[in-house]
Amino acid sequence: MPGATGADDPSGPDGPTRTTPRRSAPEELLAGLNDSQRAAVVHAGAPLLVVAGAGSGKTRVLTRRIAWLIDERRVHPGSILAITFTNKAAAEMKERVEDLVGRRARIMWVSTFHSACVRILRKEITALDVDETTYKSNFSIYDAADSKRLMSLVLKDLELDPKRYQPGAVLHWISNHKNELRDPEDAAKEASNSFEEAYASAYTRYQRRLREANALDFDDLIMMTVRLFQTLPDVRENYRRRFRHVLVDEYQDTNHAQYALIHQLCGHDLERGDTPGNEPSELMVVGDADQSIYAFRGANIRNILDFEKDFPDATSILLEQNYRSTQTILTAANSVIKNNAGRLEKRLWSDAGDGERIVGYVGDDEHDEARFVSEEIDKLVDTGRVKAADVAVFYRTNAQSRVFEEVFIRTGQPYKVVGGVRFYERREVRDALAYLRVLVNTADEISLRRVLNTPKRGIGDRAQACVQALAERDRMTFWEALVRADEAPGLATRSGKNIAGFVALIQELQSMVAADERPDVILESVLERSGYLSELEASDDPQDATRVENLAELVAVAREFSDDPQPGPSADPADVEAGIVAVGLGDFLERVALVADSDQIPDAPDGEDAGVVTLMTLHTAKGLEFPVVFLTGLEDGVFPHQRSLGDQPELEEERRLAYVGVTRARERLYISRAMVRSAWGAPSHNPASRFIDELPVDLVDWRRTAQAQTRWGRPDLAASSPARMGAPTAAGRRNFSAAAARADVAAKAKPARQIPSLSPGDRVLHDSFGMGTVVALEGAGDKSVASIDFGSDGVKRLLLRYAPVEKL
Ligand SMILES: Nc1ncnc2c1ncn2[C@@H]1O[C@H](COP(=O)(O)OP(=O)(O)OP(=O)(O)O)[C@@H](O)[C@H]1O
Ligand SMILES: [Mg+2]
Repeated sequence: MPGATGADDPSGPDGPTRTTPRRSAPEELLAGLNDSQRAAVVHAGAPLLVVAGAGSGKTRVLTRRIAWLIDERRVHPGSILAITFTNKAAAEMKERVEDLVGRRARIMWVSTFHSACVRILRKEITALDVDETTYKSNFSIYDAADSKRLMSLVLKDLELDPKRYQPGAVLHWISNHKNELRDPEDAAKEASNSFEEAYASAYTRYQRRLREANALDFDDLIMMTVRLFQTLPDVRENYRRRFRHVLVDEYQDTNHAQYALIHQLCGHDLERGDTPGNEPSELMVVGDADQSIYAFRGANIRNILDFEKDFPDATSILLEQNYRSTQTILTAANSVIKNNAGRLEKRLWSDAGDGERIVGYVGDDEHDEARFVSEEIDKLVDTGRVKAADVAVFYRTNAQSRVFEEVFIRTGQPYKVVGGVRFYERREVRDALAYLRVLVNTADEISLRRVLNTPKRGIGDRAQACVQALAERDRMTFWEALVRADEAPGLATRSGKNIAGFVALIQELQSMVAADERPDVILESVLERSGYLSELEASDDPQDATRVENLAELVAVAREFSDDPQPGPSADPADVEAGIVAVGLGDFLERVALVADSDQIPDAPDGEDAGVVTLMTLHTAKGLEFPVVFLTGLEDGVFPHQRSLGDQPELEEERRLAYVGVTRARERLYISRAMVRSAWGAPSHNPASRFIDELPVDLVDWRRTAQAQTRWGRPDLAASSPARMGAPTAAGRRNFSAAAARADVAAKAKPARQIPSLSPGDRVLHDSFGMGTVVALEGAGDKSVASIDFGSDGVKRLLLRYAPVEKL
C-alpha cells in the first residue's frame, strides 16, 4: 500500500502528528496515477529523478507529490520549494495543489529560479561582500534593455570602438560567463586574445556600475545567490533547514548556475556528517532530455544525463505511458526524435488509440498556408467538437506570426499571441515605420524624435533641447529647426555635425519618395543607410537576430504591397472603378496603419473566451498541451532554422524543438509549409523541412502537395498570364491585381524543376502515379534516372529532371 511509505516521515517541521484535519484521503491523491507515477509521488528519501518523454505525466506527478507531502507526510508547506520554468506554470501548479490540499498550500514557494533568488537575495544580500561593499536589499533588477543601456555607457567609459564592440554582443558573452558562475576575474584569466581581454574589462566595469547603481541583472540573480550560499555557510544552512523538499520541473533546461544552486540547497554539510538534523533535503527533478531547447541560454543537457553520477544514491523512475496524445501523434514524434544521436531510447506508448491521421498541406506561399490554417480552424469549429480555444498555431520565429495575425484579423477570428509582442507593436517595426512617416511628413515630430537618435548617432537630449529652443524662437517645426541647426544657440559643434548628417540622410531618402520608388525599396534603403540594420546584424544578442527577422518580415510586407497594387482603402469609388491603384509610400503607410490599428484590439482574458486561437513560438509551447496543433513553416531554413543547417548540435536542438511541437497535440496535428516565402530580397523557395521527411509517410494525409499545386491550384493562379492583368472582369476586379501579381511572383521564384536527391528505399509522390518506392538509381545530375515501384502501376524508369516526383 503506497500510502504507508510516507506516514512515518519525520522531516516536516510539524512532525508526524496526526491531529491536523486531512483534506484528501490518500487514495484521492493517488487517483488517476499509474504504478510508476504513484511510486514517484510517494517516494521518500534519496534524490529522485523522473525521466520520461512528453506527456507522460511528469508535471502531474510533481504536483501530486507536493500535495502528498503536505497531506500524507505532514510536511509543512513552507518547507517546500518547487521550481517551474515560467511564472504562468508556477501559478497553475500552485492552483492545482491548492485544489488538492486547500489554502494552507499558499505559503509554499512555487516559482521560477529567478523569482526564488530574488526572494532570497532581498533578505540576505546585505550580508554578502561584493568587492568590499554590499548591496542594499532594495536593489533594482535590470531587464535586457536596461542592461544594454548600461553596457553602452561602459563601452564609452572604456573608449572601446562601438563598431567593434557591440553592447549586445558583450552582454551575451558576459551572460555565458555568469551562467557558468565565472566572475570578471575568472573571465579575465580565461581571455585568450585582445578581443576577449576587452570584453573582460567591460565585464569588470559593468559589474562595478551595476553595484554602484545597486542593481542586478537577470543572470546576477542566480549567480549572486550561489555565491551567497558558497561564501556564507550559515545562510546556506538556514535555507537547507528550511527547504526540506526541493522539486524541479523541466530540469533538462537548467544551466550550470541553476544546477549549482540546487546542489547548494540539497547537499549536506560533510563536516557534520550524518548527525541528526543534517540529512540532505529531498530532491525531485523531472525532465526529458529530448525536450532540452535552451542550449543557447546555457542550458546543459548533461545536468539530466549526469544526475545519477552527481547523486550516487539517486533513484530513477521511468514513465512510459503517454496520456496526452494519440498513438499516431506519438509515433510521429518518436520517429522524428530518433534521428538524434546519443540519446536514450524511450518506449513511449499511448492507449488513446490511433486517432486521426496527421494532415499535411503545402501552400503556394505563406499567405496560402495561413489561409489554409484559418479555413481549417473554421471547419473544425463548425463540427462543434472543437472550440477555437482548443487550437494552437506554432511557428519557429516570432516574425512568422504576422501572416497569421493578418488572416485572423481579416476573417474576424479572435486570437492571442502568447509570449510575444504583436508584430506591429514591436520596437523595431515601429522604428522602421517612424522613418517612413518622417519621409512622407517631416512635421510628424513624434516619429522624427523617435528616429533622430536611433540608432545612436550622437544627437542627445541636450542637442535636441537646443533645436527645440530654436524651433520655438523662430516658430518653425522641429524638422525645419533641424535643417537650420547651425543657427541654434548653444549647440555643440559635434552635435551640429551629427544633426547635419541626419538631415542629409532624410533628404536623400526623400528624393527616393519623390522619384516614386517602390515602398519596399525605400524601406530597405532606410534600414541600410540609417545604420539600423547593421547595428542589429553585428550584435550577438539573440534578441537582435529576432529583430532582424522582424524587419525582414516588414520588408516582405512592403514588397507584397508593391507587387500587389490595389485601390487604397479610402480611394474614390470612381478611381476604383477605373482600376487606379495605390502604390506610393503614403498609401503603404495608410494600409499598415489600418492593420496595425485593428492589431490593438486587446487580447481576450485568459480562459474567458472559448473563441480565441492561440499563436506562439515553439519555445513558448513547452509544457503545454492543446487538442489541435498546427505546426507551420516546416521548411529547411525556417524550421530547422537557417543557422542550424550546417551544425550538428544545433540541428539536434531544432529536432528536439520539433519533438516538443509535435507532442503538444492531443488529438489532431497539422503540418504545413509554403513553397515560396517572402523575406529579404527575392522570395525564397525553401525545400521541405527534413523533419517532414522523418515522419512515417503513412501517417500523413497530404491535402495538398507541391506537385498538386499545378493540377489543383487555385484558378486565379492557373490564369496567371500578365496579359490578363489589364482586362479584369467585373467580378474579379477587386482582387485581380492581387492574384496576378502574386502568381507572377510565384512563377518568377519557381526555379527549373529541382532534381530530388533520392536513395533506394525512399518514398516518393508522383503527380500521376501517386505514391511509390525508389528501387534503383542510375546516372547523375541532369541524367539521373530512378526506377520507382508504384505498386499496381508497376515499376517505372523515370528521368528525374522531368518527372514530377517529390521525395516524401
Ligand atoms: N495517469 C494518468 N491518467 C490520466 N491522465 C494522465 C495521467 N498522467 C498524466 N495525465 C494527463 O496527461 C497529460 C500530460 O501530463 P503532463 O503535462 O503532466 O505530462 P509531462 O510529462 O509533464 O509532459 P511534458 O513533457 O510535455 O511537460 C495531462 O493532461 C495530464 O493530466
Ligand atoms: Mg510537464
